[in-house]
Amino acid sequence: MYSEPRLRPVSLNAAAQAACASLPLAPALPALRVGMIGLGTVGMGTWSVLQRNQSLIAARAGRGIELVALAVRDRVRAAEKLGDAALGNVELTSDPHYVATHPDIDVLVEVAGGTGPAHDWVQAALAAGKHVVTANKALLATHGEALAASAATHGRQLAYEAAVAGSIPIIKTLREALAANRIDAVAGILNGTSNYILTRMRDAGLDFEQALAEAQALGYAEADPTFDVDGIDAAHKLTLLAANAFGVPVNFDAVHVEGIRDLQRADIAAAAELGYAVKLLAVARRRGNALELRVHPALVDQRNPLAHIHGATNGVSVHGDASGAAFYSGAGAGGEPTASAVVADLIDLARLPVDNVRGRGHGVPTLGTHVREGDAPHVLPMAEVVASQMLCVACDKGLCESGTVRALERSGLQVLRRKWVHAGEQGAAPALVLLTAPVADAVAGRAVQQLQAHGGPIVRRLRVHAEG
Ligand SMILES: NC(=O)c1ccc[n+]([C@@H]2O[C@H](COP(=O)([O-])OP(=O)(O)OC[C@H]3O[C@@H](n4cnc5c(N)ncnc54)[C@H](O)[C@@H]3O)[C@@H](O)[C@H]2O)c1
Ligand SMILES: N[C@@H](CCO)C(=O)O
Repeated sequence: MYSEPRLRPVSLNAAAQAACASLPLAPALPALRVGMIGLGTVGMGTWSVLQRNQSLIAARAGRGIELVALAVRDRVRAAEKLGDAALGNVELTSDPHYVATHPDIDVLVEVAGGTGPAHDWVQAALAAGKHVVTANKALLATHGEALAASAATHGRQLAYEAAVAGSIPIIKTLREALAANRIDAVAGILNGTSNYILTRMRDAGLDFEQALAEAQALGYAEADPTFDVDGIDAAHKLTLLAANAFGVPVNFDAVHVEGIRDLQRADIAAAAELGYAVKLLAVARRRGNALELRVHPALVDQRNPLAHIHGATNGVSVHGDASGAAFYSGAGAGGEPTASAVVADLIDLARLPVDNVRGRGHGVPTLGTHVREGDAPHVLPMAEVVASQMLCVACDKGLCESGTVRALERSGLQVLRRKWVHAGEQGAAPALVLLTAPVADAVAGRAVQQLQAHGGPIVRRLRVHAEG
């Protein structure tokens, strides 16, 4: 339950106080009091948005939103960064647990990251009766079920719009706007860093490491960027989308995960020759009673809007049985785009009735459903996922074409298109690029292995994304 109205002055600026005073419906509501852990890219973005838009946020929330306590690693540096005047009454500490359980806060904002201490802080905050807003998808993908249960037990909200697709309100869209639908498929570019890298490799000819360094400098990458480039971050996000779209438990281990580390500029160029963009795609899709749950590089047809998502932008397509197809895009990473979602969650919390009854069990469920269906779809093994394949075969023009195609066909692949493409570095030999009919992943993998065996040509394989 929110605490009773307080008489102590809040450190809202004059405009915010005026906005609150002129609210006809909620003139006497106390400010929503916030404790925050972390003042990095997202923490700083949240600070800036709360400061800059204070009065319009108060007007929309129906009351002020006041930062009361802030945990940082280095208090002196933080005080210098924020300035004494702006800090006002905000209590600066290096003790996150103190902030999580601070008696004067209603909400904990966790934007420090990680899955160890952050788990303890969030649990402690919920147990102490605080709502929690977090951008931490790694935490939720690993402990989401337990944390959601804890939030329900304590009658508190665990809000995480910022954890998936940056500024795009995709959690709210699936959980609320599309709640009437049976969702058939969700496919998205969910990692800004890897999409930025792919874009810079293609457009500026940067190599992988240069493009990654740029993404890090721009504040897009995770503290451990292997999470970005190895598909792990996108898989964390996909688990949250799948829970909300399909009512399945959050289960990171069930996702098939591949990243972009091994992609070559030649793959991107070969795909372009066939009319495709290469994207790191996260897909959750019904197949009968099963669910595909996978993250891997994929060829996306140029007619699909996902092919035109560049830089750190994210895009998500959703197909619902009633809504039909919808597409959402926006900034997927960075301080203020992510803060936009953090602060929107705070505004939602500020709008809750002040006498919100603890543990009532109604309202918006953390993971999209109050009741899990007994027949929730099981996850389809990657080996059984069916997709067309692009194969780039490094072999001698004129010598290998028909032999390669015959060998692949003996292994169960049907070649639909073939083209010799100059896709490698300047002066490199052309590669034979083949497009196959849809085939089970295990069959495609075996066919490539057999072709490469006994000194055969090197074959690079990429799956083609099929809509629907
Ligand atoms: N950067 C983005 O674009 C983005 C977008 C969406 C979600 N996220 C998520 O938001 C969270 C924060 O990301 P970020 O990019 O701001 O990271 P960051 O590394 O820039 O900032 C994290 C901050 O938390 C602080 N911190 C860590 N442990 C602390 C402790 N024990 N006490 C006090 N301070 C502590 C660090 O010193 C750092 O300043 C992560 O969970 C990340 O996955 C980031
Ligand atoms: N590292 C993440 C941040 C946003 O979640 C990304 O690049 O998408």
